[in-house]
Amino acid sequence: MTYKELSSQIFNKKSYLCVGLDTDPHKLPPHLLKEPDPVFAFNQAIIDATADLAVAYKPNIAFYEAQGPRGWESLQRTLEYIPADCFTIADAKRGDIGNTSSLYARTFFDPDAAGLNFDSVTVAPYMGRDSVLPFLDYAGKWVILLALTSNSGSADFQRQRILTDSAREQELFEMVIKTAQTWAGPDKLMFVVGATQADELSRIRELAPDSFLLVPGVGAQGGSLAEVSRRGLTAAGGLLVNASRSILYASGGTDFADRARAEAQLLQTEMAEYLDAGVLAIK
Ligand SMILES: O=C(O)c1cc(=O)[nH]c(=O)n1[C@@H]1O[C@H](COP(=O)(O)O)[C@@H](O)[C@H]1O
Repeated sequence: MTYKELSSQIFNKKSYLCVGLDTDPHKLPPHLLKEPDPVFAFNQAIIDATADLAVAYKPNIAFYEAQGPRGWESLQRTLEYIPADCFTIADAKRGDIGNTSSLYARTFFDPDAAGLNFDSVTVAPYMGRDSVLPFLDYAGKWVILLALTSNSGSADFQRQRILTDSAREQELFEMVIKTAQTWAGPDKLMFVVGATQADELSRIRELAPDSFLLVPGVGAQGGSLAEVSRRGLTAAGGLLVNASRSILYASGGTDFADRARAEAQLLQTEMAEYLDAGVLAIK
């Protein structure tokens, strides 16, 4: 999906909601356990219930890999079931020396070589340029680079102050954002910024005015959609705000899909208000 197509989806659906498919086999409603692939049955119902409200889906790969080969099959079925008008994110947080990253990229981007056909993958920047470039080699595919994450441990490295070449102080995540933009433009590169870090979003917008930001951390982690939207929205939309547990596990019973829809609807209704208000009005 191109930058322009993603932006159009946001304004067509009046939504920048990404539904996180962090599907935990131990949290499935009991009535699904008799299905041949309970994880897929759950995801299918969630996707059916939310596809008109969401512009993206983000399966977190850990939840599938932890199930062994069965989990990978559930992941593949899920990916194939996601409607074509939705952007897909493999939340894998990969990155390694170049030849290894090439194989990770093939895993998520190359269905002709036994891989999956995601639109994007999350990548950790710690190993630097040559660990990221192999993911950027795929036409039409995106890298979503971790910049300032939602967890408390983000302070350990990402918030550390370092000196720039001109001896000015900056935080490490700022350097990541600046340097990575010399590797690829906003048509192929997004950044992850946690919703719990909304205070930093204005500064991040100055550093990356046109980039899409994947913003997880509303819902279960307590980030504010209003704050994120006020500081992060751009004329192209520019945001994908993810919620996982608050949608998936709104109910553990037979009404789980209806309750998931209701949670997604609350977020989408709020997003539509912010989009209708106009980006400049929100600023
Ligand atoms: O890359 C991510 O998606 C991510 C980055 C980050 O900084 N914080 C974060 O929570 N995530 C992911 O976003 C999802 C958040 O899930 P909930 O807290 O249940 O909405 C999980 O899949 C996390 O792995």
